[in-house]
Amino acid sequence: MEASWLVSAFTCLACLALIISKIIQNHLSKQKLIPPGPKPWPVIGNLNLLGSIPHQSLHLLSQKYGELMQLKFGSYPVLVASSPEMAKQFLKIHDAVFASRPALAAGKYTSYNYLDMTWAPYGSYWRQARKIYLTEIFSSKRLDSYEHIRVEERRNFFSRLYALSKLQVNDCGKPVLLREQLSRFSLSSLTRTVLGNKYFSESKCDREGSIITLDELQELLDQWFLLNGVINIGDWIPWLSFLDMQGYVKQMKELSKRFDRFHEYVLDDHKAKMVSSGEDFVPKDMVDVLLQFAEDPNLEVQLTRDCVKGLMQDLLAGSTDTSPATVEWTFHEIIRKPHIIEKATEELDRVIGRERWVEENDLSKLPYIEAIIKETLRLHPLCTLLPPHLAIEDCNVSGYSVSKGTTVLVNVWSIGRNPKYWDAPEEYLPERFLDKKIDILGHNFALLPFGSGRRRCPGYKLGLKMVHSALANLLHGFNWKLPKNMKPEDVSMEEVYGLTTHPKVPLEMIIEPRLPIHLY
Ligand code: HEM
Repeated sequence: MEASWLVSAFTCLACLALIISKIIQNHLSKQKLIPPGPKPWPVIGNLNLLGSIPHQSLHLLSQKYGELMQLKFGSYPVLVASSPEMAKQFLKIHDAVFASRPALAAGKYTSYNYLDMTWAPYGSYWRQARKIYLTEIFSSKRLDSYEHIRVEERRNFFSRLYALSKLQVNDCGKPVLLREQLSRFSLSSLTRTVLGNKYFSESKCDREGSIITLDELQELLDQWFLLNGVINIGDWIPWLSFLDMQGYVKQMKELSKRFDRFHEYVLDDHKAKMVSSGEDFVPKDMVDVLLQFAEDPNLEVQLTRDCVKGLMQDLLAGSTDTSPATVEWTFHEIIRKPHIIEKATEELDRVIGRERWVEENDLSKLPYIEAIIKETLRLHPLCTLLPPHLAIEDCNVSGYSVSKGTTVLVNVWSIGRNPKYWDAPEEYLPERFLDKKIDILGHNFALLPFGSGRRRCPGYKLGLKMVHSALANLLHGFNWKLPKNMKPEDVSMEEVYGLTTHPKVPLEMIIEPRLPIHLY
């Protein structure tokens, strides 16, 4: 009797163990393992790889290891998403989990200890800043109220180009350096929009009323983008951070001091005007709007002086770098394909005519120009890798378990060249955007020039206005040619990687006015 009781108890236990092991097995088989990157994958190997052209190296690796790949940077797991499906998982389906940023040295030292929007962790400060940007700073009404600045600065830009074109007649002048001219135009328009005034002088000789020259301000911004895109060893191997082996932290601190001097000057000037206006103060520029919020005692998170400086720097950096680089990339492509320029100018002549410039409200009537811009943003997205996203909790992504603290890099450059989504992906063909309406604002995950979801670029409306109107007018107002000694195949398509990716070799061109002289 006792023996049979023992046998049945034993059988029951064995069955239970079998059932439990089946459940565990079942669970484990549902949890896929994230495909690892190449093995062995030494830390320094990673860092070297990313020191070259990261999005290109990661693109090659993902072709071998898959659309989601796990790497290890020092002590930290890093996931690389290289397909529209995977981008959608991180930026839409699990957006709230991955909407933070890792605490890198760049955010600490160049962005007022994460007080700008780009590096702020997901939380109440970032949410509040984002709301101010979207409802106040980038509202359509406010952007329209700055249109006169964009028009005036465009006219100045084209007059300067006209003068340069006259110098080129009889081969006396030098070819135009497009980058230099675009940067000057962009800095002039956007400092006036963001700061209300240019605050820079054209050269060291006429410094009156400014503490910085155009070239110095441009250099600060270029440095900011470069240092915000570097792979700093101390970020990934914290016990080595005190050595600052690459010297990046030292450069970040120096940059921050120089930038801060400029920000202090601009803020003091704004504060003084605010005080003297008293009750009658009406915000005129974006910094005024931020200062007005800083005075509001009911804000959930008070805006300190450092917050205002961080957000102001964001606006200046975000606006001045992106638009000119997009126009520059466009010229690198179309100057090698004259039939595209012909088609664009045919559209401009037909819709606008040769008696006036293109205005912002004409842009929706220029589908070919729009297609050219979309094609540039597909092949040359400014953020080739989106700024890193960070998991704030454990999450199951498409069957893979991703742990809290994982950094996610979305390879937008690779996604824009995915043959599953794009015919002849390596070819520059604006026509592909003519037959179909393809969204570029984050709803189509095969094309993400502005990112998507909570962290999507808040300045896209202003960015697109600047790019469209500059490109349309540059093609409308001038004929563009390469210098005599240069062939289309000599145009360099090499890249310089940073938080944004630019052409390495600036383009030099010969220009010729297309419109009647009185328009310049
Ligand atoms: C052609 C023009 C532009 C392009 C292609 C562009 C692209 C981007 C991209 C890809 C991101 C990252 C999204 C992510 O992390 O997932 C971003 C973020 C951002 N952009 Fe832009 N941008 C442009 C213009 C502008 C302008 C004009 C401004 C401001 C005046 C601006 C301000 C910002 C800011 C503040 C962020 C950080 C948002 C956050 O982290 O929450 N951008 N942009």
